[in-house]
This record gives sequence, structure tokens and C-alpha cells, in this order.
Amino acid sequence: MADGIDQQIDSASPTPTPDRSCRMERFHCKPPPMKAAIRIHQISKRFKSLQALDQVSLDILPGEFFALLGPNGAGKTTLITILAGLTRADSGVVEVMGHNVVSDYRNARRKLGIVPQELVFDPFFTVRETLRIQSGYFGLKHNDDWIDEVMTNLDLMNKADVNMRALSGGMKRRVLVAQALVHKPPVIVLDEPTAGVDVELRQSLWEFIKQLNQAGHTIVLTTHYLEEAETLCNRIAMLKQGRVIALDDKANFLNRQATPQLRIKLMPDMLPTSLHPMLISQEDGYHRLRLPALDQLEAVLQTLREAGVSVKDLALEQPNLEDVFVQFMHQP
Ligand SMILES: Nc1ncnc2c1ncn2[C@@H]1O[C@H](COP(=O)(O)OP(=O)(O)OP(=O)(O)O)[C@@H](O)[C@H]1O
Repeated sequence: MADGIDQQIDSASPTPTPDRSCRMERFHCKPPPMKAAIRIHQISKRFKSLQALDQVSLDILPGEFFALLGPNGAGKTTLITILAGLTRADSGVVEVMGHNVVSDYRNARRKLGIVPQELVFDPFFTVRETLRIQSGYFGLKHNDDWIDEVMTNLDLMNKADVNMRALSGGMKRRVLVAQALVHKPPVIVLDEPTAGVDVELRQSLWEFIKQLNQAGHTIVLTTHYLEEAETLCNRIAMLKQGRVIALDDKANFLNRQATPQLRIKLMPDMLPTSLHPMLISQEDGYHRLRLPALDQLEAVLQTLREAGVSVKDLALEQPNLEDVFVQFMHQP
């Protein structure tokens, strides 16, 4: 990775610098508030009768790996297009590294790299030409060293001189990621970057994005692969019908759901009535039960024995982000 990356991150340092003037009054002063890498303040957007975003507010701090989760149509892409300055919000303010995306568009755009969900590309250029043209949009004339480094990290070197239209879908997506990085933006937003992408690319893509995050870049990710968000992100916002319904550290989301779940296959396939209140779901011949506490396991087994039901298979599972997500989405 280029040394240059860190120099580009300007005020994106994850650690705030303490104010020296505070030393004399150390019992009274607080560290200065960290300036948000992305500030989204009371954003609303309506498409005719549809309220796509409704008073959305989020502050994403420098150096965070942030997940924006939500079902189809929740408003994630709309929020990202507003952030990119491609759609105007009806009301509210969005800033990237302190630059307003409407009134200070050029500076806001320079601080931002966006990997769009849709595969948009110019079929007449090669991969290298595409990346050079993208560099030109940001006034970068001698960017070949960095372009080579990005292509190497995304395993694109052997496709550098191949025409864009001749690439597979997964390869095109790699180019979209490379395009978002040509100007070394301190803030990188990835809208469903792994949709339709094979396991190998996913892993190499995430390795590269993790390195960028470790170098101080702020990463915002939307994905329907919740295990990706669980592995990578440190803070999560859940969007539903244009509203933020939950916002917290990943660890807090998971701890809220600390009780284990029991996945069990029965013979005959009949759950005794007294265990129905614990039932979460039933699929592929398995019952999934929520145990109030681990020591309830023996009581459940006892109930099954008394009902003449035998256990064919059993596993204890810790709840994951998907369980938490489903629970939030089903809340009225
Ligand atoms: N240009 C548009 N005109 C009319 N409606 C739109 C437009 N763009 C988005 N919408 C609607 O706004 C809502 C939010 O869409 P958006 O694409 O932001 O959701 P999303 O959370 O990104 O969904 P997905 O996970 O499917 O990508 C949807 O109901 C969508 O149909």
C-alpha cells in the first residue's frame, strides 16, 4: 500500500489531538469533539408519494468501519446518492469531511470515493484507460504508480489492457472499486460491493478495504450479507422505510441478544405445546428455540423426554447479527 495514503487522509486521524490549553484546568475540560467524516443531519427525500428518507441523522467518525443495513427499498442507495451529490435532498444537511455536498460540492466529492451498486462503465476503454480518465476528473495527471498499486491489490493487473466490455461482472466490479480509489479519498462508501461476486474476490476485496481502514480511511458499507457486516464493521445503523430505527456499536447489538439459541431436530417432528413460547422459527425439519438462559437446556430436554419425543440432532448457537437484524425489522 502506498505511503501516500496516510498523507492524504488529512483530518481523518481516528484519535483527536488534545487541546494543550486544557492542561491547567484538566478537571474541567473535555477532549474536543471529533469532527465527523460524514455528517448527515435531518435528511428527508420524497419521490412523489413515497417518503424514501425521513429525517435521517447520522454522524460517522473518521476511521470508522460503518455498516448501513436495511431491507430492499429502505433508502440506503438514496442516502448514498445524496452523499455523492447526485440527488438533492428535500431538506437537511450532508457534509463530507466538513464540506457541504451541495454548496461545497467539489471539495466534498474529492474527499469521497463511491463504489456504486450498479455496474456502470464505458465499454470503449481498457481498464487502465478507465482509471486514467477517472484520475483526470480529479485533476490527477501523473497517477500511474497509484493506479498500478490499486490494480495489483484488486488482482486486476492481468486485465489492465483489456477492454471493459470484455470483462466478467465480477471483474467489472473490481474496476468500480479501483475507480473509487484513484484519488485516494479519505472516505470510501461501498454500496453492495460484493453482490454477484465470487468468494475469492470477496476475500481479496475485504483484505484491501481492511488495509485502507487500518491506514485511517473511513469506510461505509451497505450489504445484504450480514456476516460481512458482522466481521468487518464496528458500528451499525439499521434503516427501515427511510428511518434510522437502530444505531449502535456492533458489540452492543450482539450483547443485547446474548441468550443462546437451540437448534433441534425431533422424532417425531412435534414440539410439545409447553415449549411453543420459546419457538423462533421452524425450517428444514429443525426447530429453533430461544433459551432464556443456558441452564434452561436441561429443562427443555426433560420436557421432551416426558412428551416421548427423542432428539435426533441438537446444536447450541450464539445469536448473530442476522438474528438481531430480523428482530429489529419485525418490530412494529
Ligand atoms: N429515482 C427514483 N424515483 C422514484 N422512486 C425511487 C427513486 N429512487 C429510489 N426510489 C424508491 O425509494 C425507495 C428507497 O430506494 P433505495 O434504492 O434507496 O433503497 P435501498 O435501501 O438502497 O434498497 P436495495 O437494498 O434494494 O438497494 C424505494 O422504494 C425505491 O423504489
